[in-house]
Amino acid sequence: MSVADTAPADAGTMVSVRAVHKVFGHGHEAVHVLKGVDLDVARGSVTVILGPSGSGKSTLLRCVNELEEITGGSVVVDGERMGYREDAKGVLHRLHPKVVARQRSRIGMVFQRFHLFPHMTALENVMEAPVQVKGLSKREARQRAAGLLERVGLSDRTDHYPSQLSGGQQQRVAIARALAMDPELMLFDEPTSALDPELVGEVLAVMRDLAESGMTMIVVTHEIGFAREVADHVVFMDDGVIVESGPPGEVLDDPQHERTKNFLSHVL
Ligand SMILES: Nc1ncnc2c1ncn2[C@@H]1O[C@H](COP(=O)(O)OP(=O)(O)OP(=O)(O)O)[C@@H](O)[C@H]1O
Repeated sequence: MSVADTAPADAGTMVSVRAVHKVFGHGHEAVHVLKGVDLDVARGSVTVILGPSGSGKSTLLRCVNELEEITGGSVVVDGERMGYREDAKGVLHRLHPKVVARQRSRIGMVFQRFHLFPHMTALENVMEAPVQVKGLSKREARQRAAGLLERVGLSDRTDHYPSQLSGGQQQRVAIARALAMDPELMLFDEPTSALDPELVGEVLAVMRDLAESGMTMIVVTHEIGFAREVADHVVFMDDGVIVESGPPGEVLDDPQHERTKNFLSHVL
């Protein structure tokens, strides 16, 4: 393994995205979605990604955790290159799916739609991956799941099935389920977009607590208030590139690019 595969360039950096390209399809059908994205995320920080529909935000998150294979560039998470190994001659080799699965298990992801198992209770949903993937005993997993459901304010709902829970409660179960794998990094893809407006706050509150506990987070959201209060870093994406990034006070209150100004004038 070369140095580039393993050595943390900077111990304070959790995610390092370099010149990432993503093309879907081939030939005339090819869609170039990410066009050279660079992004650094510091350990323990919160990065909010804003941008119009179709700008590539979801694709970027999916490339960070290897749900999508990148077409070019590199993604390094906690000092480890995702998906590939570079040999001594600089040639890249795809890692074995088992290794990729292990890499992915360090990253929790929360989607717009919660995808809970409908036939399992909240507790069973949160226990599932630690038992199946991490090999925890049911007793340990149950204890961990109960603790996490308490953390997201659902101790009184552990035996409820998803259909008996509100959208906000289901999303909080989904967050607990992601946390059950003990991730080093959490990715959120529009976690409140599918919720009734009155349920958005309870999910954002859980995310704020998580940020305060020191979790490294990348959040795609249109919740500007959350970005302003919780983000350390705000990134504005458009047409597959990062147009502008910086602290929320700069990007949200004093954007430098026309495209950012235009976007914000529609969402603020
Ligand atoms: N599997 C795929 N095959 C082909 N094109 C895709 C695929 N996934 C995404 N795209 C295209 O990539 C572009 C960016 O999509 P993406 O979902 O990343 O954008 P987004 O900024 O997250 O948008 P939204 O806010 O609407 O979710 C879109 O034009 C989309 O159609």
